[in-house]
Amino acid sequence: MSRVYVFDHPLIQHKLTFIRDKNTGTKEFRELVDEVATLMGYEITRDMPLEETTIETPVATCKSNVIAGKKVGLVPILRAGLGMVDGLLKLIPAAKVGHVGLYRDPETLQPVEYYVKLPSDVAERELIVIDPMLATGGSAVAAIAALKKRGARNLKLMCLIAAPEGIKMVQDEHPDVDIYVAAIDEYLNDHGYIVPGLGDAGDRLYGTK
Ligand SMILES: O=P(O)(O)OC[C@H]1O[C@H](OP(=O)(O)OP(=O)(O)O)[C@H](O)[C@@H]1O
Ligand SMILES: O=c1cc[nH]c(=O)[nH]1
Ligand SMILES: [Mg+2]
Repeated sequence: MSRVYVFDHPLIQHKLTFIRDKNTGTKEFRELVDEVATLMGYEITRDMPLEETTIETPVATCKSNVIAGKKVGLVPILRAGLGMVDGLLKLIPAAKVGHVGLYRDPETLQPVEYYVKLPSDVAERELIVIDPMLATGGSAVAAIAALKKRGARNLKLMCLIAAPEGIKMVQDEHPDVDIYVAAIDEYLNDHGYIVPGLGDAGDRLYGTK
C-alpha cells in the first residue's frame, strides 16, 4: 500500500485558501498555484540523497554535501498539471519534463489519452507526476499506467487537492506510488467535482470557462 503525505506547512495552507476562493482571478490563481508547487517541491524533495564533495572556501578546504546525481523527471498531466511545472523547475532546474495529455470525458468521467511525450531515459529517472486535482483518480491511474508501459519504475504523484475516492483508486491500482497532496477534501459531487475543491483547475488556470 502506498503512503499518502499531506503537506500542512502554513504557507501552503494559506495560499491554498486563496486558490480555492471563487473570487480569485486567473492571474492570481496561476501565481498562487506556481508558488504552492514550489513549496510542495521543497517538501517532496526531502528524501533526495546527498553525497559529500570537497571544496575550497576563501578560508579553508572543507567537505560539504551536494545532491547525489539522481535524475528527476516531471510529468504534468495536461492541461492543468502544466500550472505546477515552473514552480518545481525553480527548485529542480535540471529535471527533464515529459507530458501526458488526458482529459476526463464529462459524461463518463473516464480519462481519454491524446498525447504522450517522455524523456528517452524514463526508466532511470524518479518521476513526479503532477496534477492539481485527484478526483475519481481515473486520470492519475491512466497517466501512471502510460508511464509504466514505457518503462517508468520509480514514481511519485503530487496533487494540490485529492478526494478520498481518488486516493483509494491510485492506491488500489498503483500501490508502489506514494501520493503527496496539500489537502484531502470531503467527497465528489454528482459531476465528479471535488467538494469543496476549487472548481475546474484547467479552466481557472487558463480562463477558459
Ligand atoms: O481524477 P479524475 O476524475 O480523473 O479528475 C481529475 C482530472 O480532471 C482534470 O483535468 P480535465 O479533464 O479537466 O482536463 P484539463 O486539465 O485539460 O482541464 C484534472 O486536472 C485531472 O487531470
Ligand atoms: O474538482 C475537480 C475534479 C476534476 N477536475 C477538476 O479540475 N476539478
Ligand atoms: Mg479541466
